[in-house]
Amino acid sequence: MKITIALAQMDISFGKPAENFSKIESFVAQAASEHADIVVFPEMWNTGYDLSRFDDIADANGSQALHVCQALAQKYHIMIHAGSVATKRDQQFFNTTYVFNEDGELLTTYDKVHLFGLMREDEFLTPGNAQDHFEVKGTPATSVICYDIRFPEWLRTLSLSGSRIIFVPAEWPTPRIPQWRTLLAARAIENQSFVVAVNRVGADPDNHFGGHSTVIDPLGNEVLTLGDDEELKTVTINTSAMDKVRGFMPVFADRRPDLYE
Ligand SMILES: NC(=O)CCC(=O)C(=O)O
Repeated sequence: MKITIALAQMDISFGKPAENFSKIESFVAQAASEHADIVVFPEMWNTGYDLSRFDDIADANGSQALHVCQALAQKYHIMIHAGSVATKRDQQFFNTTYVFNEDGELLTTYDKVHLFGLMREDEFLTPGNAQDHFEVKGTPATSVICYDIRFPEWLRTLSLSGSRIIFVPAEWPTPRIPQWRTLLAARAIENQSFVVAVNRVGADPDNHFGGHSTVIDPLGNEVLTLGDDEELKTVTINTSAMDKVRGFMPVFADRRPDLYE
């Protein structure tokens, strides 16, 4: 199955949801004009890491993100992986992914499971407890968010449930971009899956963010990697390549769960 994926590597206005919401339509429109099946956004693109102001700026029940993304998916007839947005539910804050099909129907939600203490998420956010599963043109897929990629056991669990494409929205700082590339390639190789990872660019008061959004094939090759400018780029993957890789080296069948589960 061929899937055309658009990586929306955006800069984020710190703590200014109105500015960020007004920006995303141009990315969706460009992705649709390039015939993408799905457009993917970075982590917490509505607010950035303005955590101490979440009471004022986090999206209550995700209602704005749901409304805007559903309308854009319908208008441009394109799937939207809405990266993640800062949400407020029952007086708690979450880092939440939404995925919509090309008719604007919400397919799935996912709350970031591993909170990143270095950027103070643990002080403000509540972690998620559930897996994420959906399909892109019939191919099983999953989402994790940024720091989650440092937990191979989590991505293995998701892959054992059938996922073949791993989506990774992120706000990953520039100094650790070499780790970003290595970790993403490792997760692709060990799970014999495509990895689609979208990082933001630009800066907030504490960090500069390094872009290098990428699509990696199940052998760990970077099919497309962006630089550190704000831009959208599109690439087509062929998921049948995965059957060859999985057939040649059956790492899932060769596991020894009697030793480590
Ligand atoms: N937003 C994040 O989760 C950042 C994770 C990160 O920078 C890392 O090194 O891990």
